[in-house]
Amino acid sequence: MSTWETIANESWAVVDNLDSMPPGADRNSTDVTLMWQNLTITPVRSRSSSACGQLPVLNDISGTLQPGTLVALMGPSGAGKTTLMSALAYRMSDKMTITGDIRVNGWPIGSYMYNISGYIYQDELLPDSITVQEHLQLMAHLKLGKGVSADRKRTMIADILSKTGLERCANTKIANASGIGKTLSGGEKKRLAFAVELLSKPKFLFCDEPTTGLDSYSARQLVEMMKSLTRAGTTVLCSIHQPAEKLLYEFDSLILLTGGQTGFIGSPQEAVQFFRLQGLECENGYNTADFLIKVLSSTTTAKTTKGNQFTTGAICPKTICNNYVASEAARRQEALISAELYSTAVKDGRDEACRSQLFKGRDRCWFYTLYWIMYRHVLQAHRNPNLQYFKIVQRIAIAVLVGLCFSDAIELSQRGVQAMQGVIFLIVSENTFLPMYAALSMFPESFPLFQREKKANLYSTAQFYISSILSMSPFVLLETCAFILIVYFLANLRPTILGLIVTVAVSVLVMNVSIACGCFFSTLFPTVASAMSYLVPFDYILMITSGIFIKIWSMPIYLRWMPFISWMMFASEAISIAQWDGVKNIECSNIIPSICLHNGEQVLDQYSFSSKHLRTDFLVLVGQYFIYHVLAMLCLARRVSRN
Ligand SMILES: Nc1ncnc2c1ncn2[C@@H]1O[C@H](COP(=O)(O)OP(=O)(O)OP(=O)(O)O)[C@@H](O)[C@H]1O
Repeated sequence: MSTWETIANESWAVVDNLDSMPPGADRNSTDVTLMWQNLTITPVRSRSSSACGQLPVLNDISGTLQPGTLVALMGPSGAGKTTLMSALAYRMSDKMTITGDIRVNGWPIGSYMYNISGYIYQDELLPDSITVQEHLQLMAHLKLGKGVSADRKRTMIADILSKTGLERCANTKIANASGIGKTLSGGEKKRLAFAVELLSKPKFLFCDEPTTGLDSYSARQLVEMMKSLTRAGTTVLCSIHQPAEKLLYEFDSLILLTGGQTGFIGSPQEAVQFFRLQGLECENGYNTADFLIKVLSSTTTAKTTKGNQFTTGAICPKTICNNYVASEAARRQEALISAELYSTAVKDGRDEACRSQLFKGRDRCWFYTLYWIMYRHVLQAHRNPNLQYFKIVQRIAIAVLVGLCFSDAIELSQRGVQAMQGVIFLIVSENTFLPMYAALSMFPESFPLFQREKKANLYSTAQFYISSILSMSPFVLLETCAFILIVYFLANLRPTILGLIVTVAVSVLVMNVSIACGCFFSTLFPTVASAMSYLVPFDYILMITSGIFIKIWSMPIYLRWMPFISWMMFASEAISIAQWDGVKNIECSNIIPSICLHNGEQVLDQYSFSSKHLRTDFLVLVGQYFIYHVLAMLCLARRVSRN
């Protein structure tokens, strides 16, 4: 007999002999069990931490979650509940190191957990400006993909809305960016987060303090919803602080933690019995959950009876953990773990079914997902029109001001040359600085929600990034066209179709490159303030290399790379070509002939521009647009993977 078989036979014998198996232990091939063994989690040592290293948050703990059970994770504040939950859900931050083993049906956990589990966070993040119904619709599309028909999704949503009691607020906005108007209450938001998880019927649902902040009735409703979910086969692990007496007994099992160690794992009744055996009795009228937290938090006086004699003694949380290790409840957990490991080692019949179930990815089309994230961005922008309209009104006002100031100055004379180059500089800089600074806040604002949804494997960084950019493109186009057309006609720029088309196209390109560069800075630096402090010196590179102030060839050779990271020179050159190429006769009256610019070619030459460069200018602008966006996307991916 192999070692594995010996261990397994012994384990199953222990399991068979136990009077009360945890609910759900008699599983079938589609059930999934989660186990953790000798799990130790330690914060990664930071530069500021002491040389002797960090103490573990969780220290050598083991246990199991049985299929279809509702499990409460309890313990004093700081006991390690959130840490354990995020480790089991494979949502641990990389600021922690994990040693030990976590397995689902014997398979080491991995990114497949995103597909088979849901996670409800303590501080739920939900998108603003869209309604409950719209959010559920969007989540249904992202989670279920194209494979499930629209009708089926609608029926599911209607059913979930009624189950979670959210029917009344189906058309209420989750939150308002402006903070004005009716929105969801805290309890409704928690129910909505739960409703979202119901869409995909996960194998595991991890809920971090979902009842915190709810009244006792709402808390009971939520726990009942979780309970009904377990009947459909989902295992629910829920950290909870102070459940009411009756609510505690709704849970099939309790995991009690204290100081990073296991205080007990078993049913609520077994927990009460376990503490009673140690002389720790919950007084009449005292809430059992409060009693459990009290004894796990501090040293308590225990009363034990020997014959007819009462003795009292102090018992501390550490002693409780030691007593648990020696208890039958701990032996049962060990037996369940060994049985799990054995099943994996011998690869029994459920292996293949389980494997295909766990590793089956979500059936989603890349463009379908992109479309739906973009839909949300557009909806949010449409529902927050003030900001967009304000920007357009602001741009129109600037355009009118610039156009009127230059309306009499643009002519084919020496004065007109200066005015024309001035207006070109204003067109380029107006499409550069405002959009670039506006883009700085774009990703920091949406990052927390993006990070959550990315962790839930709803979409990729590329899909999020591209959808964010595409969704604002119509506004960008509208804004730029309104600006440039007003300036063009008020300032009497060159009245040719080609001149107009090139000027508009370059302006749109400049605006897009500036936004791309702003996005790059906003994803490269952790805060808007730090991004801004690096962007200000960069502005000088942009302006110096615009071609208006200095000829590039007159700069020191080691600085001649600067125009290639800037776009102002290429844009100024392209618009100058559009305005001056082919102009034959510029008036020179009262000007010394040797310094007079007689035609368009001489004007271009004056600024070191050449009409032959038009194609190159466009290519460089398009190249810069892609390079800045790719860099921004890489920085965003790096940032999300590090958090
Ligand atoms: N990234 C981290 N670096 C260092 N220590 C951490 C980190 N995250 C959590 N901790 C520490 O680990 C301990 C457990 O934290 P955790 O959030 O898991 O506790 P908890 O039981 O969920 O507490 P609460 O009930 O208050 O939410 C705390 O002392 C906390 O300060």
